[in-house]
Amino acid sequence: MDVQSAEDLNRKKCEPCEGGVDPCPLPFVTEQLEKLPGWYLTHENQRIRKDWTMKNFVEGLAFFEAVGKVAEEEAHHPDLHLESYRNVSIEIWTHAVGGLSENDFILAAKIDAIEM
Ligand SMILES: C[C@H](O)[C@H](O)[C@H]1CNC2=NC(N)=NC(=O)C2=N1
Repeated sequence: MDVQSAEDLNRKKCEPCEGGVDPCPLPFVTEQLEKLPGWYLTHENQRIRKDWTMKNFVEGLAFFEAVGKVAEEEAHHPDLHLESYRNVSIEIWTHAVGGLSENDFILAAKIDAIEM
């Protein structure tokens, strides 16, 4: 798999993933994250995460509503965190492989394309 631009990732669709494949290797992940501003590795390099400060709680909920729509369209789902009424974090990984797959980067690019 080659490193892709955020624009190219945003044009792709997540593929159903039932496991049986290895997670993306760390050198690739590190290079791919350079194309996704603000996303960083967590959980022993098995997940990617990004943080936002929203205007208020309602904007946080609206953001989650929009993210949820994308996740359902892609059948690929993030963990959503809304803390201290306006601090939002989203964490993504592919449960089926216990680490990162192309789907996670596609979803991250689509989340970044959401206009709030
Ligand atoms: C069949 C369907 O593709 C799977 O159940 C999906 C649902 N959403 C998912 N979301 C994430 N983040 N990882 C998965 O492995 C996953 N699997």
